[in-house]
Amino acid sequence: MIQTPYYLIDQSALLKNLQVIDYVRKNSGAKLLLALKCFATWSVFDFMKPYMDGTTSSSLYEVKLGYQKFGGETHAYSVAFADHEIDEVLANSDKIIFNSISQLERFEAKAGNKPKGLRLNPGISSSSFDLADPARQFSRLGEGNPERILAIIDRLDGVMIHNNCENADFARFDDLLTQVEARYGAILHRLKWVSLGGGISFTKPGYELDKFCERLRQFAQTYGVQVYLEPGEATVRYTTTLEVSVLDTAFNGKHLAIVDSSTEAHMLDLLIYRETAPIGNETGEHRYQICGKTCLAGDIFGEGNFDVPLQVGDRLSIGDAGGYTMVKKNWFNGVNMPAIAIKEPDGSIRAVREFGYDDYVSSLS
Ligand SMILES: Cc1ncc(COP(=O)(O)O)c(C=O)c1O
Ligand SMILES: NCCCCNCC[C@H](N)C(=O)O
Repeated sequence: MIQTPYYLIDQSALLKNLQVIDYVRKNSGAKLLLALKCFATWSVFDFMKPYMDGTTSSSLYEVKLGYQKFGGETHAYSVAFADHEIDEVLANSDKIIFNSISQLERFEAKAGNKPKGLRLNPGISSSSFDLADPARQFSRLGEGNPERILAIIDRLDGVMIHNNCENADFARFDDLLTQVEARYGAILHRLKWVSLGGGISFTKPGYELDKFCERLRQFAQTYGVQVYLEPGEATVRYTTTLEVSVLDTAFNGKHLAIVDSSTEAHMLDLLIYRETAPIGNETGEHRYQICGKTCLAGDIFGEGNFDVPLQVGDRLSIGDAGGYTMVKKNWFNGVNMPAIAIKEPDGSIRAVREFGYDDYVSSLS
């Protein structure tokens, strides 16, 4: 048995999302790129490749990883490229997308004939979180002024617009896109491609998939562009668990179970977005708060119901641990990093990466 804690990627669950992704690309004509900022566990890239067109990135290291380990089309984007990175970024990408006109002007000569894009910030978005709202006040994420973009349009092949965050409502997506078309139509008509970013929860059960595909197809036809999507969370939602063991139990008005992991170190988004993870089952009579083992008072994964009282040594699964977890894990409190394991479609489980004290030491000096 693999020592806890470990992230467990269930390939059968991943396949369900990948099949939806494949459906969207076949029925919309869009190309779908994995957003590596969300999920970059390259051991499953071979499994994913047949269903996706490539990767998109937010840094030199992500673009290199995508180019070397995933292949297909590799989009390079960064909020700001550095002078010392740009040659390697260009050598490891098929397109480069700049966040600002000043970055375009700084690097376009070096980029030569490489297709170039600009991030467009339409100033409208769908996000329940100010922290993750690309159109928040004073946002640095992209250029919004249509006149400024039209002035350099001949130097662009495409634009990237990422203005959705966990948007599961097709009507809202449609409405935002319509507003983008109204304001930026003259720009869109001059481009070869448009990436509509990530943050669209189209793999969630019940999403209006056929309307979504039709809307993408219609958009592509209207402007004569190749549409791209950059799903991160939609690719890996509900595919992965964080497997943990109970180290101690207590009662302080609530039943508590302390486990051998930590939100801050292993599922950081729970803290920064003040969310809780799916835990336990719906019918169990024994309710517990599942807590991490760091010194942070609020290191709490959430609450869940269990069929029997929890005991030291029990193994628990913390749900939905695929997106923005493995890419964000850290060594806070010196808690060992979760190993990474893959559950094959035949049910067998293999560990593909384990961490230990030497990794902790080598992350510092
Ligand atoms: C430009 C861009 N593309 C794609 C994504 C992926 O978003 P999600 O994981 O919500 O699909 C993000 C998230 O930050 C992004 O900024
Ligand atoms: N579950 C809480 C919100 C998560 C936000 N996901 C990532 C945000 C995204 N990368 C973005 O910044 O647009």
